[in-house]
Order: sequence, then structure tokens, then C-alpha cells
Amino acid sequence: MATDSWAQAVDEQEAAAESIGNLQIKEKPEANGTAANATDSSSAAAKSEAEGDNKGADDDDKEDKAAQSLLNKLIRNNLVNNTNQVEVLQKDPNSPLYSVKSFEELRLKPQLLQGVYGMGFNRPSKIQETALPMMLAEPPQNLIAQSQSGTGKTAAFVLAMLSHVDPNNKYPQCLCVSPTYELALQTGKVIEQMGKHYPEVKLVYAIRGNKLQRGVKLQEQIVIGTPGTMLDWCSKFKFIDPKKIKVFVLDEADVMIATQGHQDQSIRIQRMLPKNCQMLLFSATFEETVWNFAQRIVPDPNIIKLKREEETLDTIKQYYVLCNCKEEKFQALCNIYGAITIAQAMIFCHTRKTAGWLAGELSREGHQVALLSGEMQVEQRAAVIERFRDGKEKVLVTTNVCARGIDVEQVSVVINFDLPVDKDGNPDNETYLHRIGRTGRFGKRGLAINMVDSKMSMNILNRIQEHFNKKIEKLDTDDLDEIEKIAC
Ligand SMILES: Nc1ncnc2c1ncn2[C@@H]1O[C@H](COP(=O)(O)OP(=O)(O)OP(=O)(O)O)[C@@H](O)[C@H]1O
Repeated sequence: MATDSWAQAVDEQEAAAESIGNLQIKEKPEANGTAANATDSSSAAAKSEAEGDNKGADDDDKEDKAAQSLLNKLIRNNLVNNTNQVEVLQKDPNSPLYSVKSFEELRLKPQLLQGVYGMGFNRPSKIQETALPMMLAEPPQNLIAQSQSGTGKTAAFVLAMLSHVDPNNKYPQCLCVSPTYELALQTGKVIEQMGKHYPEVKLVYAIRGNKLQRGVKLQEQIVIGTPGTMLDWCSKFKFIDPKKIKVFVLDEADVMIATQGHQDQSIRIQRMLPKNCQMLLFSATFEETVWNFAQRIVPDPNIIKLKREEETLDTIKQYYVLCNCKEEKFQALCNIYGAITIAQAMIFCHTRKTAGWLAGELSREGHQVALLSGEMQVEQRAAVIERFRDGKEKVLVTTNVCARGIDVEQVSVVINFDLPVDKDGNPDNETYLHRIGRTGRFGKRGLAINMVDSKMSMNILNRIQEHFNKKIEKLDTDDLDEIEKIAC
């Protein structure tokens, strides 16, 4: 398996990015765990400031892929239900090596089967049943696998690494590179849990702060870490002999590839590996440029894509309320709360400042309110979401930091206190879908209420309606009878 194609692809990609600026890459230190390629929504807030509905645009939250991924991992303890089909592109279409229905069929080592069952897994998830036979095949095959967050990718490549190592050989055989310190620790925990009954296999973390004495040769078979430290351990300090590596995993490949510094370091590691080293790329999302890039750098790969389940608006009733200012919006909110029983609600604002103000006002009205915004540590955010999920608070006021992926079953109402707009002030339809997709989960009925406070926001609302081809009804929040009618 040629490794040079990676380097060549990188050079081409970098040249292309330089000339057309298509990658929007932004380097970020790996140490703080708040990573890459952030979409700065402050410009959206700036736009809204221009509209006069929000001051304090500069303190808006940033969407952050690595932080979001870590947050998802911290709050998720179940597999995401996915009924969609897997798309498999195999090197050898006649190969019988795909899709097993049980862990036994994979002929895993008994110690690993024990580990899997000990973690409460009864059967492989879709990505696992498809990817594992390919990853465990002989001779080793390369793989690019994309499957939405929470579908069991980590468990899949961890099993592959644990299956491939030879515990009698006391040197590193598998390298796994993660975009941040915290994500590396999370994946390491899965390796530790799954390898619990296989104590001969050892793991070491190549992360900042883990200082080894010069001249040491690692005895552990699996090394998990961030690209910078991993590279130093392979080249500068020579703790690892890269020529002995059998499996190279790029976890969260989308975050990694989209981050210039990580990309360079990963490539430099990969260039040191032997030609027959198995390369595994796992990712929740692949933007097209990144996807094309990944395909070019992994020689002769199998490709698995598990499409994201489309969120639909069919089960969600959508309304809008006309107001003049944020105080009127707040009053409208109080009227809605006065008229209908709301199990749990999520309220989205543009800026932290508005979110903080609104949370304070709602608390004064006697509501149990949680506030979630981007300046909080990921662990703090996870704790807030847990409390909300446990029903300890009934209202969650947040910014876009909470728009994606967070699944709280009892949320029956989503309120867009501010409509989502992109950095140019255009409707952000995707964020709208993600936000109101917090309600109406798994076929349940949900309610979404949009606050409109200017001509501009009315225009945005109209464009959202057009985009989804779905009517958003006007609601008069001074009319209690009318509000009562909208209750689910
Ligand atoms: N076969 C399985 N059966 C039951 N639970 C599983 C199975 N595989 C994984 N899980 C659990 O499902 C959750 C999500 O799995 P995992 O973290 O592997 O997903 P992922 O696709 O790697 O997510 P991300 O994209 O966020 O990294 C974890 O809590 C994990 O323990």
C-alpha cells in the first residue's frame, strides 16, 4: 500500500486551497480541546445587531467541531438509532467479507468478546457489522468509513486494533491519532474498557504532559494521542519505531483533515509507516472537499458510508409571533407559558448576552431555567444537558452551541427567540432544521415558535418557509384561546 499518494494528495490539496481558498482551514493548538475550523457565528449576531435586536454581538458562541464531538461523547451513552442503508464500495465486490449479524461471527478473540459483552453490547451496530469484517480481513485492507455521530465507530476501530496486536511483541503496533487531548482520552477509555479481559495488551497516551525519558523504547502495543506529540514520539524522540506499525487510525478524520496543523503532522507520521500498514479513517461527517481528499490519500480503500437520517419537519407544528423588541418577545413567551403546559422547552438566542438576560427574566418569573453557552467548559455543558435531560430544569436557554445532536425526549417546544441567520444575514436553514429538530423526535409531535421582531426577520422567516415549503402560521399571543389551540 503506497504511502506516497497521501503526500502527493496533500500537496495538490494545499495548492488548490491556496489558490481558491476552498478549505477555510484554521490552525488551533491541540492542547485546549476547543478546536478546529470554527464557524464564527458572531457575524450572524453582528448582523442582528445591525437589525437592532441584539447588542453584544462580539460575545456570541462559536460552533466548534471538536468540542461538539466531545460533548456528544460525554452525554451519549446509547447508540444512535439509524435505519438507513449502508453504502459499501469494496475493492473486491465478490468478497463475502461484509456484514455479520453477531459478534461471534467475527471470530473475535474470547477476551475481546468478553469485553464487548461486558460493555453491554449485544450485537454489532450497522457500521460495526459492515466495517469489522473488512478491518479484520487478511491481508489487511484500508478503509474510509463515514457514519453519523454515535453509531459505534469508535468501538469498531478499537476492536480492530485490539484484534490486530500481537501481545507477545512488546512494542507499538497500532497508532491512533485524535484531534484533541480530550478526544484521545475518550477513545483511550474505550480501548481500556474493551481490552479489560486482555491485560497483556497495553496502551499508552501520546499526549501533552506525558513526558518520557529520552532513549526509552515503548513496550505498549497501542499508542493513542494527538498528532503533534505522536509525531515527536515517532521522529524526534524515537520512542516508537514507525516501521513496526501495522494499523494507523485517524479518528475524527473530518476534524483532523480540516485542521491544517493536524493534517500536516498526520501526514508526516503516515509517511514514516511501512507500505503495508493498514490505514483506517473514521469520520462522522465528510464535507465534499475533505471526502475527496480522504479518498485520495488512502490507497485503494474500501469505503463505507452510512447516510445521516434526514430530520423532517412533518411532525412539527410551526408558528411565528410578531413583536417589536426583546421585552415584547419575553412577554409573548410568558403568555404562551400561561396558556399551555410545556413539559420542557429549548429557547435559542443569537448571543450569550441575550441568552443570559432571558434566562434571568424567566427565573424571576419562577421558571426552573438552565443556561448553556459556548464560554462554558465542555464538561460543564455536558452537566447542564444531563440535568435538563433528567428534568431538573424545564427550560433550557441556549445559543447555537446546543443546536445539533442533543436529544432530549421530553422537549415538546422549541422557541427561536432569535431566528437563525448566517454570517451574511441570510436565513440559516440548516441551523433552523437542527434547532427545531430538537422537538418532534422519533415521530412524536412537536411545536416550534419563532419570534419575529423586524421587517428583516419577517423576511428571513418567509425565506425559511419557502426553503422548506412548509407554512409557518401566525400566532397571536394576546389571545389565550388561540394559544390553547396550538397545544400538542
Ligand atoms: N454494538 C453496540 N451495542 C450497544 N451500544 C454500543 C455499541 N457500539 C457502541 N455502543 C455505544 O454507543 C455509544 C456511541 O458509540 P461510539 O462512541 O462508538 O460512536 P461513534 O460513532 O464513535 O461516535 P462519535 O462520532 O461521536 O465519535 C457509546 O456509548 C458506545 O458505548
